[in-house]
Parts: sequence; structure tokens; C-alpha cells
Amino acid sequence: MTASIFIDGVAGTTGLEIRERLERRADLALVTLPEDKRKDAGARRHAINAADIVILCLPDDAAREAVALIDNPHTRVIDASSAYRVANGWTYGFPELGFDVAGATRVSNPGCYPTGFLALVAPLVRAGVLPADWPLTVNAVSGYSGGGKALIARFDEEQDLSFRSYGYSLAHKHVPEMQQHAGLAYPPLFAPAVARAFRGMIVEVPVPLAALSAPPSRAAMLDVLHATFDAAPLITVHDDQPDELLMHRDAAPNDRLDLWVFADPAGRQARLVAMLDNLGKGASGAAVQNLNLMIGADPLAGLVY
Ligand SMILES: NC(=O)C1=CN([C@@H]2O[C@H](COP(=O)(O)OP(=O)(O)OC[C@H]3O[C@@H](n4cnc5c(N)ncnc54)[C@H](OP(=O)(O)O)[C@@H]3O)[C@@H](O)[C@H]2O)C=CC1
Ligand SMILES: CC(=O)N[C@@H](CCC(=O)OP(=O)(O)O)C(=O)O
Repeated sequence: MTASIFIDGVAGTTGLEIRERLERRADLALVTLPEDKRKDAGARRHAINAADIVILCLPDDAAREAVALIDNPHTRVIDASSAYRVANGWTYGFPELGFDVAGATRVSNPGCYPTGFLALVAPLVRAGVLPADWPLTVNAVSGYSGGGKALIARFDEEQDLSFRSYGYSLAHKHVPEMQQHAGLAYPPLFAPAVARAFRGMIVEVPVPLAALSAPPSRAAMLDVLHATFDAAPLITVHDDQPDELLMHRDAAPNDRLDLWVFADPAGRQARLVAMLDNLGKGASGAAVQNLNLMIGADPLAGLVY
């Protein structure tokens, strides 16, 4: 059966990449609005209610507005925004962490930074290998497409801009989902940054092992991550400790998530590191993966890994 899909926000950074991943598929009928109607509430209401699944690639307020336009029981939603990531009645769209996306009617895609953070931390906290009440920090650097059209335009205009450190309000919108879905007692202290690369992301969680009352070994942390993700085709847990991890300015899109555990030989300190494409597993790839699960398609259809 062909599923009808409406991407609301298809002209944006995330929406365009979802469309590219879906447009050649024979099992889907993509519904699009003409350019002059794409922000028209009446046209959007009609398209949303006619679709089997609507994928929202909008700012948070516009995503809430789109959900409020649904007036039928059959339209299912995948929301790429941060509007519903800790909301009751919504399923967090991270199937590899055990969330039941296939049966859900309202799915909230994880944020790009939380995708890396949660893959590293949630399994270790669940397994009791990291204490839930440890005050974790997370340092991350993203490609500038992570900020959507506005940040892309800024990096295009300000050619001298090479690096942007931000999040100094200590109230980044990704912190609640990181805390809730990792099961942490305290919000992680989040230090994000943007580099002059279009896409890509490195997310790091430093762990001062020697300060823990029961410090886990590197092998114990790797065992938990392997047990959690070895059956997940998009996620790779690496056993090596490379000297460097690199982002490239013009990297090709991908929907993978790569994880490493670095530790010193004495096991006193560790650095948990995730690499992903903010527009891949961090946004558009995750939306396509969740769509596949919701309609019972090949779980990897349309994905690059
Ligand atoms: N970029 C990324 O790496 C990631 C993004 N996300 C989330 O995905 C969502 C989309 O982000 P992104 O694609 O980067 O953002 P963009 O700014 O690139 O795109 C947003 C799109 O939404 C359109 N839009 C805004 N308001 C409305 C409205 N009322 N009705 C219809 N369309 C509207 C915009 O129109 P116009 O073109 O006219 O401005 C634009 O095309 C956001 O919630 C973002 O936080 C999540 C994970 C990663
Ligand atoms: C580089 C950059 O600006 N990134 C965005 C987050 C991108 C993203 O993940 O969007 P969601 O919030 O919908 O998850 C930011 O920090 O606000």
C-alpha cells in the first residue's frame, strides 16, 4: 500500500533533505504545496489531514500550530522540532534506545546534539555503569546547517566567521530531553559550538572516572554500548582509540552514528565521543528511519550508511 506523506516545511534545511531521501520511493506518495501556499493555514490544514503521515520541519511554534490543525484520528506525526520531545503522549523517536516508534501516532525526533549524548549516556546510566546523579557535562561542535536557513545565511555572509561558541544562557532547548531520556538527576552542563563546516557534529561527554565511587573500566562501558547497539545498522561502537576525529567542510550526507570510548591506561579519565551528521541521524535521516518503522517499510529504505 502507498503511504501519503506531507512534509510541512519542505523548503527548509531539514525538509529539503527529507524530500531528497523520499522522492524516489515507490512505496510513498509525497504531497507538496505550491510555493505561494506553503505557509497558508488553509492549504496546510487540508494537506495535513489528507496525509497518512505528516513530517513537521518547522520552528517550534509553527510545529505546535500544525499539530493543532489536525482534526482527524488517522494522521500520524513525525515532528523534527523540539516542541514535543519531553511531552506526554509523544514517543521519543530514538528506536535504538527502545522507544516504540513503529506503533506510535505522535513521534518527536530527537535533537541533533541529544542524539549523540543519549546514545553515549543513556545505556550506561540504565546499566548502572554511570551513576544517574553524576553531574555530567557535554561539549559539542556542530556544522552550521544545524542552525537552519538563518545560520547558513550568516556563515555565507560573514566569510571571516570560523567558529561560534554559544549556549551561555545555560538554558539550551536540548537540555530537558538530554536529562529526561538519560534518566539523570541533574541537567547536563551543555557547551555547544559551531564550526565552519556545513554538516557534521562531534558530541563529547568527559567522565572523571577517578572521582566516581565505583569507576567503570573502559571495557565495561564498551560492553554496554555494544550490547545496546550491535544490532542497530546505523550505529557503530568502535573499539579503537584514534588520535583524532575530523569534520570536513563539505562532507557528504550520511545517516550513521559512530561512538567511541577513550580512556587513559590507568582508567582515571574517559571521554565518550559521538560523531554524526546533524542533518542525517540528527534530523532528516532519523525522520526517514522513523517513517520506515511507522509504515512497516524496509527499516533502512532511503538511508545512507
Ligand atoms: N538543521 C538541523 O540540523 C536540525 C533541525 N532540527 C529542527 O527541525 C526544524 C526545522 O529546522 P531547519 O530545517 O533547520 O530550519 P529552516 O529554518 O532551515 O527551515 C524551516 C522552514 O520552515 C518554514 N516555516 C516557518 N514557519 C512556517 C509556517 N508557519 N508554515 C509553514 N512553513 C514555515 C520556513 O520558511 P522560510 O523558508 O520562508 O523561512 C523554512 O522553510 C526546527 O524545529 C529545527 O530545530 C532538528 C534537528 C537538526
Ligand atoms: C548549530 C545550531 O544552531 N544548532 C541548533 C540545534 C539544531 C537542532 O538540533 O534542532 P532542534 O533544536 O530542533 O533539535 C541550536 O543549537 O539551536
